[in-house]
Amino acid sequence: MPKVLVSDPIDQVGIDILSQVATVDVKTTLSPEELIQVLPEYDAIMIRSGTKLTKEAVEAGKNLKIIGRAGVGVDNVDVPTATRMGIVVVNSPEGNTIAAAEHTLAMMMSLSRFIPAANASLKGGKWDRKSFTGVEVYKKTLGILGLGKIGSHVATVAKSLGMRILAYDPFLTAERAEKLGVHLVELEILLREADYITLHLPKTKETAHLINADRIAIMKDGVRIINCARGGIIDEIAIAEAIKSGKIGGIALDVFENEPLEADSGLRELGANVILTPHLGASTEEAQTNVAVDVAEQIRDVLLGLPARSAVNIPGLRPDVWQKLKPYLQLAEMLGNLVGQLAGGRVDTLNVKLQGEIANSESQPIVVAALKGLLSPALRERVNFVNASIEAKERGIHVTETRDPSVEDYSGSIHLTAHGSQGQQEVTGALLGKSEIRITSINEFPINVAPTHYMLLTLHRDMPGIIGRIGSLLGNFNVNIASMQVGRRMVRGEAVMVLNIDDPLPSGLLDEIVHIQGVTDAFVVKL
Ligand SMILES: NC(=O)c1ccc[n+]([C@@H]2O[C@H](COP(=O)([O-])OP(=O)(O)OC[C@H]3O[C@@H](n4cnc5c(N)ncnc54)[C@H](O)[C@@H]3O)[C@@H](O)[C@H]2O)c1
Ligand SMILES: O=C(O)[C@H](O)COP(=O)(O)O
Repeated sequence: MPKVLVSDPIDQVGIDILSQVATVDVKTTLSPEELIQVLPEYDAIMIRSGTKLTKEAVEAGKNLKIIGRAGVGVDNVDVPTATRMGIVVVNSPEGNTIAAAEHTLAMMMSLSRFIPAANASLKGGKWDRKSFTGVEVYKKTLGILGLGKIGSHVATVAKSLGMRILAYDPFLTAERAEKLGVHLVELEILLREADYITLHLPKTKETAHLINADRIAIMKDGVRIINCARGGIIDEIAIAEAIKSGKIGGIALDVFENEPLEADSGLRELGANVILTPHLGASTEEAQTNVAVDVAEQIRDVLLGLPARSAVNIPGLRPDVWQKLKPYLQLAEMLGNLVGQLAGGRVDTLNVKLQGEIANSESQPIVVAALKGLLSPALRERVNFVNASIEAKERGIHVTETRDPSVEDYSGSIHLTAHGSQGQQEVTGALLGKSEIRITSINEFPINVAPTHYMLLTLHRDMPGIIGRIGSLLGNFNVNIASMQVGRRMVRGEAVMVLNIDDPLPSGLLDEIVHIQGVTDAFVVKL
């Protein structure tokens, strides 16, 4: 049984799903050092934002196949290191959208009406009504930074509260904004005009300290700011200063540059117009069930050899698309392996041509499969669907794609051309029926070969006696021939022969085959 480590609190429903296929250890109090120590034992890890999977931690996970983030943000995971190591990283892109949006709206209303401070005051024995006169959100302008899933839901609800909505999101189309009834504007306009500003973007190099002293300076006096996205998008020192000076009317933070927030953080000292929650945006029963199911199912599937639907470092495929592409992925991988072995030395370029019915399919997974096959003789099990593209790039392999829907020899076929230090090799393959793989041409010689584990390929003159001589040689060395195919373009011209053999070729035999008169080249292929 594979082993899964659950290192943050996850809903039991997720543990139950994982337990169907794995031994599950729930250890939610590991120190970073303890985590690094235990990680080599595990095939998968399931986390929330609490566990930091740094470069060192990911590298310790030598047996990890998948990292499952039960939530959206994967900024606590060193994804590039995971990718290089061939570890799939998955998340739950939508499981906690509503929870985070509702927390944001609750923060906005709490800021407007001083609910946390009024509550604390009353519970402290007072009946103070004067200190907590609030403001209405009706007819106010809400500026949303990042109009993705959470930002869009916030916009929809805020509109129904009678707010005018401005949004800044350089990656969003005007059509989408229009559909949501939102005005898409430049950042500066939003900052100048908004009464409330809420953040719903990821923390990246570009968004780090997006809200800083300079940008606060151009905001309206008394603006209220909410951050339920990620700590560090706001400069906490600048915001505290602006609260103290009265420039900012209120701030509600669910996320912090350092989590847990330091016990002596200056933010804790600020007054009634500052609301802090300990990263509770996704903490609803519903969201925790959603993300636990979503991510546990993906971990289960990957451990069973199936694809993940929400991988962040590999193209995700819908199950129906994957079912259709699966035999083509196997075909592309076999062809990549074949063309790589024929090419012998270093490959500089690989062209992947999709023909017939798959010419209009999503090409990326097929290209990745071909690269995985191409690199597998060199990298063995170190290369997989996650890291094949990176490994190819690092080896300087330039990949091109072409499509030709007009090829009708088979319903769908894949043609690979590899260019390298020893010249060019071309192979084509197709499916017979729905899933039987065939090699249908080698260097433009038409053949129809079912690939097997061991194969011997020869390029030779099409003349009497050659095939017999090769057959006798193999017989002398006790190599059993399972089947044979010859492809030629013209009688007594050049020909290619593919022998499916039951045994590996003994050393020295290939040399003898190449020396037979009329044989121009010979290759042993092991798939
Ligand atoms: N507090 C919580 O518990 C909690 C819960 C869920 C999500 N989150 C966080 O909320 C954020 C938003 O999540 P989501 O699910 O809506 O993500 P999303 O990917 O659906 O939306 C993010 C949006 O930000 C936009 N964006 C990216 N870079 C930008 C930039 N430089 N300027 C402006 N816009 C930019 C993108 O185009 C996208 O539309 C993420 O950071 C996520 O980690 C927090
Ligand atoms: O990105 C997310 O999904 C949120 O920040 C939730 O984090 P959590 O799973 O630690 O609550």
